[in-house]
This record gives sequence, C-alpha cells and structure tokens, in this order.
Amino acid sequence: MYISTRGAAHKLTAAQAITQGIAPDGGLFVPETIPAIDNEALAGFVQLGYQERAVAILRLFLDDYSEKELQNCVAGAYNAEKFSNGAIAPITKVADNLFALELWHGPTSAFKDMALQLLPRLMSCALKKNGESNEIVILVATSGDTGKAALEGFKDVDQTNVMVFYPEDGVSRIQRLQMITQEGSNLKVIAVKGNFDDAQTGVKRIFNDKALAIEIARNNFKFSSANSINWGRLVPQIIYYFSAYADLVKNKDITMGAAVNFVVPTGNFGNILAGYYAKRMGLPINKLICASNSNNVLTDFLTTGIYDRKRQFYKTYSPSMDILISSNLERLLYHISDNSAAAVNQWMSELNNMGEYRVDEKHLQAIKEIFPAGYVTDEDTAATISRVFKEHGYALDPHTAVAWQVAETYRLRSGDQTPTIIVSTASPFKFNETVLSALNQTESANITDEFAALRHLAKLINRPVPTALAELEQKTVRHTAVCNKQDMPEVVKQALQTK
Ligand SMILES: N[C@@H](CCOP(=O)(O)O)C(=O)O
Repeated sequence: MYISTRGAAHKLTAAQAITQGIAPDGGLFVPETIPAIDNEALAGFVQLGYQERAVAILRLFLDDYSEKELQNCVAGAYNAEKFSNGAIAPITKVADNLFALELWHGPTSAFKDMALQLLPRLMSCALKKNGESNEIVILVATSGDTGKAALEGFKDVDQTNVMVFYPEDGVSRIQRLQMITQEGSNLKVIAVKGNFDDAQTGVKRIFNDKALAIEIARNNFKFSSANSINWGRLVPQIIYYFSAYADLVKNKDITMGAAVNFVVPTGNFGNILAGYYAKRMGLPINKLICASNSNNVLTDFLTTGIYDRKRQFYKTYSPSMDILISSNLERLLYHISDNSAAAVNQWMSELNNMGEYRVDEKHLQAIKEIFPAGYVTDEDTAATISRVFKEHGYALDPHTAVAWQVAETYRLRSGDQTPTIIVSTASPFKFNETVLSALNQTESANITDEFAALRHLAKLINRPVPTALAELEQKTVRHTAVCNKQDMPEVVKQALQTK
C-alpha cells in the first residue's frame, strides 16, 4: 500500500496512487514498506533481458497489478520500435572502472523515456482497475526532458489529456522544437514566462487547489501528474539500476555481490532517489553520488544539512537540472527520518514559509553516508566534454559531463576506487550547440542551422542522428501558447472548457 509523506492521506493501492499522482495532503506517495531482493533473485537477473528484469522489479511494488498486466505494459514500453538499442539501457565501459549507463536510446533521446514509455500504460491499466470514469488531466512542469517524454508517451492515450508547462527561455533549442511540434489530439504545450521552479510551483498550486478540483470534476476531469512526484514515474526508474548491475556482472566487469557507485546528474532528485530505493532493496550500491550544475542547492544540502532555495537561479549548459526546489527530496527526508510525517511537515512548511530548512546532525550524517555530492560550472562542463572526447572518443551531453566531472573529483578526494557507473541521462544530440562549442566546432561553415549542427555532430562523433531528432526538420509548429506564471490555473481552466 502507499502512504503520503505528510501522513494525512488515506492508504492507497499502487493503481490508486498512480492515478492520483500527488497525495491530497500535498505530500508524495511512498511505499509503506520497501521490498527486498535476495541474492538469488539478483543473480537470476544476469541472464534476463530488460523486459523480464522490469517485470521482476515492478511486481514487488505494484502488487495490485496482475503478472499479465505488468508483462503487457512492459512489452509495450520497452521494445525495438521504441528503443534504438536492443539492450534498452546499455552500459558502455568508457575508462578503467568507469561505465556509462546510457538511458537515452528511447524516442525522445533522454532518460525520461525509461519511465514515460511505461507510465501511460500503467495509468491506463490503473484507470480500468479503479473503475475510473473521469478523464485524467496530466499536468507536467518541465525543464526540457520530462515534457517531451510525457507528450510522446501519452499522445492519443484514451481518457488522458496532457498539459506541459516549460520555461520560455529555459530549454535547449532541440528540447523546445521537440515540444512545440508535438502531434496528438489530447496534448497542450505552454511556455511560461519564468523558470522551471515557477512552472513546477504553479502546477503544484493547481494540484492543491481544492476548489478547482471540484470545479473540473463537474465536467468529469481529474488532475494527475507525469513528473517524478508521481510514484508511477519513479518506480520504472528503479529498474535500470538493477539492470546496469546485472550487465556489469554479465560482462564480467564485477563479480556478483561486489559494490558499485552510481553518479547521478539530478535536479528534481527523482533519478537518484530511484537509486536509493534500489539500494534499500538490497542492490550492492556503495555510494549514490549527486551531481549538480551551478544551481547547487542539492550539493549544499547534502554537505551541510541546510536546504536554502533563496539564491540566484542560473541558466546553465545543463538546463534540465536548472532547478532550485527539488521535489523528491521530500521522499528521502521521509525515509531518512524513519518515516516521520511530522518531521517532513515541519521541514516542508519551513521551506514554503521561510525558503529554507535545516536537518539535524543525526539526519545529516545518515544522508552523507550515502550521498556524496558535488557541482560543476559551465566552464568545467565544456572542458569535460572536450577532454573525455579527446581521451576516450566518447561524446557526453552536458548533464552527463557534469556527472563525469563530479565522479572524477569524488574519486580524487576520497580515494574510493569502487567501480563507478555514470548515469548518462541525455543524448549529446539534444544539446548539440553546447557539445559542438565544447569541441570547438562552431566556426565550421557547414553549420548553417540546427539540423546542419546535428549532421555535423554525427560526423564528428561517429554516431547517427537519432531519427526522431532528424525528423524535426520537417515538422510543423503546433504549440505557440505563452502565459504568465500566475495565469497557469486560468490557462488550465480554459483548456478544459474548450474540450
Ligand atoms: N529535469 C526535468 C524536470 C522535471 O523533473 P521530473 O523528474 O520531476 O519530471 C525535466 O527535464 O523536465
């Protein structure tokens, strides 16, 4: 069963928690108990493919779904039509004891596909199970990747409508193009005059607006989320931690039972939190290293215990991580405080009212034990892209470059030589401008526009341009709406009235 981190909501089944998205008390749903995986089951993963590994993890959390339902959802999500690499989430050895877990072979070239190809299927199944007759209105705040992946995953899915809010000037050119050209009869994309935090706060306000919920219910609509605040977004992300481990054993890079580190570039703390659940379940993870850009609110929190969002917001080369309010930290705080909803309420109310909170020394030590952290400036991000390409012939996107640099700094500082997996969250093509400039390629006469840039990068790094990105050149722009952050509720209301 699923309970809220704030303690005041009813217990729900997984299907109910997935449909609701966020708890009515403003908290996030978490599993009442975290299931364990024994060594034998883990050893069994080595011979399994990604789909079977996925079902094995999902059945532990989604125990109200039948085996057949899970198999169907997984088969529809992770297949050769959707993913350009047969392994789905392949792992590449880039240097000694250093591996990249490539999560960007899906339809939108970012790790969000790993969850957002599955969530719509879990959601549709949940709607049937719950006998839900309302249309679900999925509100999404995005700093670039979640939005496109949600649009692609939910496009034309029955009984669902998606509204994506992105920061007008806060995403890469390709990310923007991907969203504004999106086809599908149930989708809306709106640029917000503000940053990602404004969009996310706006969406959360709408979720907590009881009067609005009643108003839309009259027309048979109900809100939900496709951000990682929804448990159905988070649980699929646990799978790839197990899968990566099993692949390292299979390739004889480690022996079964050996510890590994993961380095995760993260802004909303969802990706790294999925790794935390994997660790709690029994996956031999030594450290989960949290990598940030100059919006280093997480680095500061994980090293000092003070979460202070009252700071300058930077637009960086890694825009998907340009975030100062990390939603999923709430789930970590709940687990670290031995499931204390009272403590979480206190911290979250301080964050809302004062813009900061501080955890005590005991909690800080528990957090530090698992989560070393570091951050990287844009200058160093570009230098890392360049250096890694020169030394290893491997092209990193800026988010993965942040993780790479944090991994190297951590190794030097700590002397920890545990085999390390860098969670590679996006294809370099999605951020071609930054990557080409880091590789000193922007002067080339051939680079006349975005698509020439994609082709130039393809030649340079010897990889094909992902088909869906190349096809953007022929697409029509369909979404041009822009709104002020305070007008988001009105935009939602109007969109639902015209349906
Ligand atoms: N980095 C994200 C921001 C939203 O995070 P999510 O994991 O909660 O969906 C993005 O690219 O949109």
